[in-house]
Amino acid sequence: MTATKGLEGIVATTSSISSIIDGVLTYRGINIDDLAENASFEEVAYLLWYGKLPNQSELNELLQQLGEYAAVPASVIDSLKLYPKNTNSMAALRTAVSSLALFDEQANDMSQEANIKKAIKIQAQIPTLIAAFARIREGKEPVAPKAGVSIAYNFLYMLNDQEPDQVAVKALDQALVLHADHELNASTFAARVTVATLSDIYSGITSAIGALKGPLHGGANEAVMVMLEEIGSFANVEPYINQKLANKDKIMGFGHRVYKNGDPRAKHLQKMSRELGKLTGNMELYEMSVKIEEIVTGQKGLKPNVDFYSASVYTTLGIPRDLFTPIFAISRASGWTAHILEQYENNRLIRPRAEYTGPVDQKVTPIAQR
Ligand SMILES: CC(=O)SCCNC(=O)CCNC(=O)[C@H](O)C(C)(C)COP(=O)(O)OP(=O)(O)OC[C@H]1O[C@@H](n2cnc3c(N)ncnc32)[C@H](O)[C@@H]1OP(=O)(O)O
Ligand SMILES: O=C([O-])CC(=O)C(=O)O
Repeated sequence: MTATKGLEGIVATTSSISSIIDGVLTYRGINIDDLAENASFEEVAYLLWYGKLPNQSELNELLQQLGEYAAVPASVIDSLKLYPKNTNSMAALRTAVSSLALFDEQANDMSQEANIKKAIKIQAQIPTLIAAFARIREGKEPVAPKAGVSIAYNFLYMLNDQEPDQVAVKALDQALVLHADHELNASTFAARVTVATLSDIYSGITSAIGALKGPLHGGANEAVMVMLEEIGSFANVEPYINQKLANKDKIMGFGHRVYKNGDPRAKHLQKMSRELGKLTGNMELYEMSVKIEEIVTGQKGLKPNVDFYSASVYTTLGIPRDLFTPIFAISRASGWTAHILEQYENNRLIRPRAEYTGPVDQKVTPIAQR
């Protein structure tokens, strides 16, 4: 048995949800470029769950369900108030989502009907949890979700307690479309491994949030912003990045396990970053990002991934840096739950092997002689 480090190139499951073929990303066979321009996040979530785009009445029904489920149990909101003020936002989300299961009578109901209902509920409640957490730590009261509005609208509304700007809603909605699913990425794999033991959907999503949190995966969007803040100005980009590359440090938001010729989602986020910069009259983060790309791609051949330009996009939308990865979770909840439902439909325990590299033929030395 020979191990493949990081399971690179290993095909671990079949899936009909999303594909990456020759650098082209599709959800259910529809190119991400088409979806980014022509579909809302709710249409995409429906597509991932049910395998087809919704017609108007199906979409209306989903919006109605999302509105109905968006409020989270008062006990979960109360428990957010007990978290230490400096709690990591992804740790807070991981704990809060896990606690949702305690208040869902159907948490352990493994019927398909109950599981799809829980998928929609989790999708509806994650934005409410993040917005509530963000307000509570600032000493503010959480804002109840609105019915009949999109997830992007509701999240910004609950976060800021005011009607969001249409441009911001559209940009966030498009970002949610772009992050919704991505084949067998680390967090989706974690979700599938967990539920393949026939554990419940909340356990699967809790595992996934834990995996998304790390800076090699979803946590990279926040790490990109940390880097932009450290750089501080356009003039400092070149010396800073050159120093990082000379030190062989990783540049966050660059590189990808699967895409070697560029992430097809990055161009949409770059465009969004440019347009939002123009609209707000502040192009500095965008221009710094473009310069970083020029240097990193020029010197290392590495291309920006989905996390790189999302940092300047979210900052221009006025979103605090440590909510970037939770926003990724809002979007990816659709993909995670779709993969969990697919795993249940055709389940087999996921249990690979390890190549043993430790000592052999060892004996127990009596404790006094160790
Ligand atoms: C939504 C997402 O999860 S997208 C990914 C988000 N993560 C990041 O942006 C973090 C930065 N990027 C990385 O760490 C990596 O590119 C990963 C984790 C995304 C992919 O990693 P892997 O497929 O394991 O590639 P690996 O880390 O082996 O890199 C291969 C080579 O490229 C280099 N490399 C890869 N990414 C970077 C980077 N961002 N900056 C500098 N060098 C890099 C590695 O140092 C390595 O060089 P070496 O062969 O000289 O040792
Ligand atoms: O697929 C991956 O390895 C990481 C990624 O881009 C994602 O999850 O969107």
